[in-house]
Amino acid sequence: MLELTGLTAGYHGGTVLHDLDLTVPAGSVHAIVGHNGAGKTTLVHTVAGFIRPSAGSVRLNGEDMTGQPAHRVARAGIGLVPQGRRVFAGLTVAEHLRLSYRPPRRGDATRPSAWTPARVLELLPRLGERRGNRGTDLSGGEQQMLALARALLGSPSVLLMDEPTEGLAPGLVKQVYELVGTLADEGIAVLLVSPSPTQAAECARTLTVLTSGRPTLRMSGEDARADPSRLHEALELTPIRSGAH
Ligand SMILES: Nc1ncnc2c1ncn2[C@@H]1O[C@H](COP(=O)(O)OP(=O)(O)OP(=O)(O)O)[C@@H](O)[C@H]1O
Repeated sequence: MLELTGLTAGYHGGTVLHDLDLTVPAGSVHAIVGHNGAGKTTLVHTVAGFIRPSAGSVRLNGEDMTGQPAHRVARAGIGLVPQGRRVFAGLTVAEHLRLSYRPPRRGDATRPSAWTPARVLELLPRLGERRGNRGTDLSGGEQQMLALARALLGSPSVLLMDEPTEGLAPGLVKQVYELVGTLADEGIAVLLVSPSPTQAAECARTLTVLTSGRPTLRMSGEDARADPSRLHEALELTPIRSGAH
């Protein structure tokens, strides 16, 4: 479980993320939606330990992770699928998998089941077919799968996914959202930054709209699916009317 309390963070003394409370229980998806510049990546980077919060706390399964550096946060069980994938151009898929594999510490009962390279390839078979390809020789979708594989190989109990469908074809987008659901079913707590409120509502138990770094709406995925109008209003999305020019 991931628990954020009063989380406040920014850059160079300025504040971007304001007083955010948020809980992601194990086995669930919490989606963050918001416009460009709303502070979504700042939130993810603060939880991942790249940005030190100026106030508030980050707790992982009850353990205080506030202000811990990124490598400790990752080791403790918070995995990151970064925006833009960030795969290494010169390394093959097999090398990425080998370098990313971190068997969980023995006796760590808070983690969902362990991920090995073989198990990751079962979930993402396309990567097995491309195991000899270098990062530069992968399609956008394959790079995205590799970024996910790398994060899973740390056997995370919390997975931060920052716009994992950016630049993907619609068929692949659907596949990625289905994968997010599968990972939650495995017991992982997923914090998902999504560019699409509709798709976020499809897979999330809870959604938070972030506006200028502040949570302006929180609702269940179920309510958002039944009546998306509140979600769209919070995002100031104009409904497309048939016949409108
Ligand atoms: N390294 C940085 N230094 C200073 N300001 C930054 C830095 N990174 C982001 N910001 C600012 O913080 C604000 C929030 O940016 P952030 O990247 O968190 O937004 P976002 O919601 O993820 O946007 P997008 O949807 O475009 O990825 C923006 O005003 C941005 O200019």
